[in-house]
Amino acid sequence: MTTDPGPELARATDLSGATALVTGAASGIGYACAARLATAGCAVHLVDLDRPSVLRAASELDGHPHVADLTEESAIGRLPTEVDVLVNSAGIQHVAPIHEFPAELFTRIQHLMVTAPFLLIRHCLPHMYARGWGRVVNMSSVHGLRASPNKSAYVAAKHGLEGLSKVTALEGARHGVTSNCVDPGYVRTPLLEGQLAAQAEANGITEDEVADRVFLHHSAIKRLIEPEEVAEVVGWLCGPGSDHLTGTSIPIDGAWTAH
Ligand SMILES: NC(=O)c1ccc[n+]([C@@H]2O[C@H](COP(=O)([O-])OP(=O)(O)OC[C@H]3O[C@@H](n4cnc5c(N)ncnc54)[C@H](O)[C@@H]3O)[C@@H](O)[C@H]2O)c1
Repeated sequence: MTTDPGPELARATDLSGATALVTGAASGIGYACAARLATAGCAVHLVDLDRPSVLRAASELDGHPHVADLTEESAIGRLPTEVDVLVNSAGIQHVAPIHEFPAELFTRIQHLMVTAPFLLIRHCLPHMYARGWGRVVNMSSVHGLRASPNKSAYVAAKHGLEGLSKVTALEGARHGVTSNCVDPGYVRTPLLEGQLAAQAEANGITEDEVADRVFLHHSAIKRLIEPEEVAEVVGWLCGPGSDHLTGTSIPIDGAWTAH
């Protein structure tokens, strides 16, 4: 069965007329994605827990700010439903061995990085299905493709997100909706800076040494990734010509996962 692409969106050379919703948009990769989609012509809704930062980001991008804790289902219910492009980027990280990992924090990480994307996808799909066009991009990680010690909650959540993204692709295909994961290695953002500081303290070495020995150890390109480099792939996944690219996971990792 073919799907009538219907809206001008499917034929557009850019994303003018489309509406995007980006979570975690106050900072890092989410902000870069919001900026990239705004440049492509989208009206952008920026969702984040951090009120001052999301207000500032929305003002910079001429977008619409939404202050929301995505671990609360009621907060998701208040977000707009008329969304053509959904980017799930909000995330947190905690590093500890399983036998010391706080159970409440494990649950919160699953909620933010698996349940919230599920609820948001469910929230936005009826509009995308009605239009016969939509794009879902889930910000996974190389840790959605492989494991690392001491990152149980993060690895479990990203693997869960990979599965959710694939099922969304299977169900969305006949409605003109694609769903993909993007899987970065280490990206220069506040989240990474927190990890750098924690690992430097835990191992008694400098942050530069952590970056060289730990974060860049697996990368054939010996520099951290910039958020804009990730956003460029997201923009391409949402742009014209990407109809058949669905159900995939795209590493942006300097050949880390090629090892
Ligand atoms: N930085 C990296 O190296 C890297 C690598 C691979 C994947 N990622 C993924 O990219 C995504 C973005 O990470 P980043 O590095 O840009 O981090 P970041 O800390 O710069 O941004 C994350 C944003 O999520 C928001 N957020 C956190 N909890 C929230 C909640 N409960 N409700 C709403 N918003 C909330 C934060 O306020 C923040 O603005 C995450 O899913 C992360 O796992 C990051």
